[in-house]
Amino acid sequence: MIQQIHFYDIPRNRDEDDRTWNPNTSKTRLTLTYKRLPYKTIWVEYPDIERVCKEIGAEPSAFGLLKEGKPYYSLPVIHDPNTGTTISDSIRIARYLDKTYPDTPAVIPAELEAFHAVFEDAFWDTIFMPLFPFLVPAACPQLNPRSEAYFRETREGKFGSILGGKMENWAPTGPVRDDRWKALQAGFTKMAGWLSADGQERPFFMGEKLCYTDIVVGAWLISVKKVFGSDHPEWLQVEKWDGGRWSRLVQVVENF
Ligand SMILES: N[C@@H](CCC(=O)N[C@@H](CS)C(=O)NCC(=O)O)C(=O)O
Repeated sequence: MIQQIHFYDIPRNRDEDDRTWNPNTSKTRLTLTYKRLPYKTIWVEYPDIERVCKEIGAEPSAFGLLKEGKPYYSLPVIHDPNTGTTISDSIRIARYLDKTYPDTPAVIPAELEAFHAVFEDAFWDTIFMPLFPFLVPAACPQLNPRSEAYFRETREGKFGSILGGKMENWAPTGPVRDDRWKALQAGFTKMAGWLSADGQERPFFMGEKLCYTDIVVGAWLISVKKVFGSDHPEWLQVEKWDGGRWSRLVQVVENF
């Protein structure tokens, strides 16, 4: 029998059943759920991530937001007691789980390796950056106090100068927010175009079959839905964008 995999995640300040919110760790949570692998969550506050990673032998992230020359320790990380392995980076975790548990549905078939690498790059400019000024200021007050202070300091330190100083100014109600919101919608519509590049509608990047890329997009959408709230007017707009395709994807990943 497979023992529970240890999954390291960052909580928000809610009850146990409503603590998940983070888009990056959600990629791994969804991968584990999709594969029906048993896991238990270990909650780690932001200022403790580096220490915890070092304690469990997790490598610094191969890529990420705040790297810039020094090792960047980030979550998600898993420790698999079945093999004694500790892995960081959601995409490397997905590869590891495909390889270690071949009876579970593969999320990164070998022939899609290059595609996934290209997608990670394209996603950054198309969705991640336009979403950042909305998601970060909304998420920050939902964190526990130590994480909230760390999150504000690091995110404003890195992005404040390009986005408008304090995070409350990144997408203030009014024309700035409207313009940035339009840019985000345009990003999603561009991505919808990738999914019907030949004029044919397909639910997933591989067509009828889901892969890790759909999990990535689903994880970010779920994060927006949770952080904004499912009845928030802007989330309700996202649900309607591109013929409702993002709302359909959320339903799929929520029902894994
Ligand atoms: N490439 C990584 C990125 C992970 C990442 O950036 N995680 C953030 C969570 S939002 C983190 O742990 N940041 C640590 C920090 O801010 O110190 C992945 O997808 O696994």
